[in-house]
Amino acid sequence: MSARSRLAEGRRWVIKVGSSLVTAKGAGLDQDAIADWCTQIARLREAGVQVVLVSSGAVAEGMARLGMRKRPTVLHELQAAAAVGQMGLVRAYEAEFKQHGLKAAQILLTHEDVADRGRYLNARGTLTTLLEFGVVPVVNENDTVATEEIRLGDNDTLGALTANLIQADLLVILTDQEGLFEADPRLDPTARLVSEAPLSDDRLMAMAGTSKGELGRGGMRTKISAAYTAARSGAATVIAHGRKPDVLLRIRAGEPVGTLLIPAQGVMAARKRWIASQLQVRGRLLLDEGAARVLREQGRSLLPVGVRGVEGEFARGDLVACIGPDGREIARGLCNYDADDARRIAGARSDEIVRRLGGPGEPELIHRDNLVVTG
Ligand SMILES: Nc1ncnc2c1ncn2[C@@H]1O[C@H](COP(=O)(O)OP(=O)(O)O)[C@@H](O)[C@H]1O
Ligand SMILES: N[C@@H](CCC(=O)OP(=O)(O)O)C(=O)O
Repeated sequence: MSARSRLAEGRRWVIKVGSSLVTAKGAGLDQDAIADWCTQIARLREAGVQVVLVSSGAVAEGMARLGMRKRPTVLHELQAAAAVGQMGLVRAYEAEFKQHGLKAAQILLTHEDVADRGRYLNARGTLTTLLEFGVVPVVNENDTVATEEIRLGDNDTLGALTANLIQADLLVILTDQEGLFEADPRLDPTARLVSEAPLSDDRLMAMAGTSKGELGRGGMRTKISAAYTAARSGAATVIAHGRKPDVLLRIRAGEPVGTLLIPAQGVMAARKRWIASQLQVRGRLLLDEGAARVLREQGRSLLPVGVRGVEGEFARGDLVACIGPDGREIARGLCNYDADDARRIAGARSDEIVRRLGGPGEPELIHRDNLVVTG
């Protein structure tokens, strides 16, 4: 099966739309374009694809609303523009998704939300719950609180980190070019489009020039870096023109649209490495025979009922090892509870968790998406 036709199998996509597309040449939001992407996303959802949309455009829309002619250079002015513009952005998406009976949700993330382990799990939990509710999360950086030093800065990076967060199959970066050209097309109009390339091809970064649109932050380089970041958790990346008719549906159909960048290693290998490389093992969960078997043989989530003991001190979101009755490691994963709460609910059936915790809790100690079978 070709890498393109495999795109039809994806179940989770992150779609990133750049500032250059969302705004109609500095004159506010391009409603028609937004309507068109929302229609395509609705079709993807009908086809069973869960979509997280990462949309830029808050600053550009805020500039239009505040009558600013140039992008502000003073941080607080930039943040003020983002605060005003974000309102318009989410309003536009909400209205368009509503036409298709879809609900949207606003998620504003900061650097800490993707770097700090506890917050990482929180952001992940919220996003995946929204997807399960059938909602389309619309993500942007929380520009109003992010200071210059801690800003992610461009939404290509944010899109890739979001793909890591939800372990997406595909990151689609929509921009104002057909894809990656062998040289910057603004400088060399004869440059040819790269249709497909493995990320192991070390010429990619050199092809991307330093130029970018008036409104864009990243240019092509951050898009290539984003593809490398997305590949860490096994996602492929497609960079394509956001105004090409039915661009998302054509990507889904496996048509040769834009540039497909393929992770160098297999998806599962990447995912396993992703979890295993996250952190050091902080504790051990001692499993009974039944839990050991379902983890090993069926790759299911670890429920409290199958845990006989908890060793070590760890925080929610830390990496813990799952140990079978024979003392051998079976799996590793990111624990939904800290060590104290894990001890409290060890051995509990699902209907006992709330009573033992004295409040609501998650049904799994480790969700299967956060679990890697190691033995
Ligand atoms: N090799 C390349 N192929 C395509 N575009 C390139 C290349 N090198 C640099 N670019 C520039 O990257 C720009 C897209 O990035 P950017 O302006 O940040 O858009 P966005 O707002 O969509 O993120 C293109 O308009 C183009 O000028
Ligand atoms: N968070 C910013 C977007 C950052 C940005 O400009 O990204 P991009 O245009 O995608 O390179 C905003 O909404 O204006």
